[in-house]
Amino acid sequence: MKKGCILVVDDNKNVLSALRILLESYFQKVILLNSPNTLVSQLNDNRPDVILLDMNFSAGINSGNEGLYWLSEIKKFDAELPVVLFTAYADIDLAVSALKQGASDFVVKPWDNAKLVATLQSAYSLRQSRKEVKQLREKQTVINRELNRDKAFCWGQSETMRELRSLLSKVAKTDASILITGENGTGKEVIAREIHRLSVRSEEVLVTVDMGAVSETLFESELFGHVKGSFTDARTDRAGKFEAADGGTLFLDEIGNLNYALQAKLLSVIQSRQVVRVGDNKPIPVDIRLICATNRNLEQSVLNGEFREDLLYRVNTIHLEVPALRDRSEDIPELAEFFLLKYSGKYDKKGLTLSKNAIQKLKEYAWPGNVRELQHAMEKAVILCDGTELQADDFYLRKQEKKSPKLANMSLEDAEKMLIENSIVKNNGNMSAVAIELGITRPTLYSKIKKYDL
Ligand SMILES: Nc1ncnc2c1ncn2[C@@H]1O[C@H](COP(=O)(O)OP(=O)(O)OP(=O)(O)O)[C@@H](O)[C@H]1O
Repeated sequence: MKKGCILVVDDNKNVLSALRILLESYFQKVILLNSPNTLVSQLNDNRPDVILLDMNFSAGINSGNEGLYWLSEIKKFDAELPVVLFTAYADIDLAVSALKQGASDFVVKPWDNAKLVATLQSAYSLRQSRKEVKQLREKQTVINRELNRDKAFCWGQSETMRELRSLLSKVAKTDASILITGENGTGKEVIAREIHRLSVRSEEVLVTVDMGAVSETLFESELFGHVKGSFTDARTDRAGKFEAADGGTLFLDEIGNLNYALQAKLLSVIQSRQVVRVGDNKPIPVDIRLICATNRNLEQSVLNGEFREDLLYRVNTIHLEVPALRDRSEDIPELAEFFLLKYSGKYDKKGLTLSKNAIQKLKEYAWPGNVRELQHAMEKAVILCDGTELQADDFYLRKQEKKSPKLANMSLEDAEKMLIENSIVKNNGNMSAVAIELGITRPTLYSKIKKYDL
């Protein structure tokens, strides 16, 4: 099938006529120029896919410099456009230097038809592949932006989150490895996305791997890739997550769950910044920024012999600790409004507001599931609410999860009162059970209940 547009520039009319007859059988459009003077305007008007360029145009001048000059003009117009040079035997050294300046190939005159066509066709294929790569990159950039936008981040007003934000703004632009720790649902993954969004790699991809979910047998293949036939299910060559993240950020979630033996393999790749696909022996360099997250205390895991100390030092050049939501209740109103806006838009209830008593209730709750739980509570309340304002009763929060102030900040009496209260709720008002649990007699319990007006 005839494909693409070729532009031929040669001052010899006989050469042009012969090439027209030959090339019209292979290319959809053949443009012939007997002088390069209109070359640039032709590039503009016809957007050829391949150029076949003679090296000499002025009678009596055989230096080839003209060819090099026009080659550089073409490259200025479009650096990706393949240019095949037409040279005489004596010009071969020159042709080699033209290759260094960006020509894709050369053909020696007098030419062999089959060889010339093959060279031009492979230049055309090169052009197509470059176009595809460019389109895919552009598409990827758009997708990355969309993904980043979808996962918007809400910082809140608490001192700890402000400090975290300031630290993050300092480290995001560097390539330093970052370890994010915190309880489940505190926002470790969204913080990793925020770091990526603020980094110089933001136009590239962020690849996430849940280390707890990767099976031991597939670990290497998932992370480092494999070549066809390396194991029963390896039907094609496949890149691993490290290669996929090349140029971007690799986010290893739940790194504390990775088995000890596999930690050594991960460490070796992180140190060498090279992967070897399963079944292959060729190292492939990877340029990644590493972010890891865990809800475990890795220092403790090191002491317990569950986590490699050398790996810990590699991944936590910078350590970010995300506080639990119960320790930053100042953030709750802003987070609640953030999710209200999101879900009132999603469920077509725009204009829905949050009452003061609802905010108060949310602030008093302990949020064991952290921001994730708050997000779900907001979504549910938005779905179920019939009015225009969310009330405290629209939130179904478990009573025993009522927020407990930190013991460290309490007086002895307040602590005692809280323990008795919690025990009464836990034992459904069975005073004998409460007395046994607290290690006091029933009369002592009653006197304390009276004292604290419980
Ligand atoms: N500060 C925040 N702003 C906006 N959304 C947030 C914030 N923190 C958490 N979320 C939302 O809460 C949910 C849980 O967040 P994320 O998955 O990042 O938490 P995590 O700490 O990685 O949890 P896990 O340890 O369970 O994987 C997500 O839907 C996320 O969008």
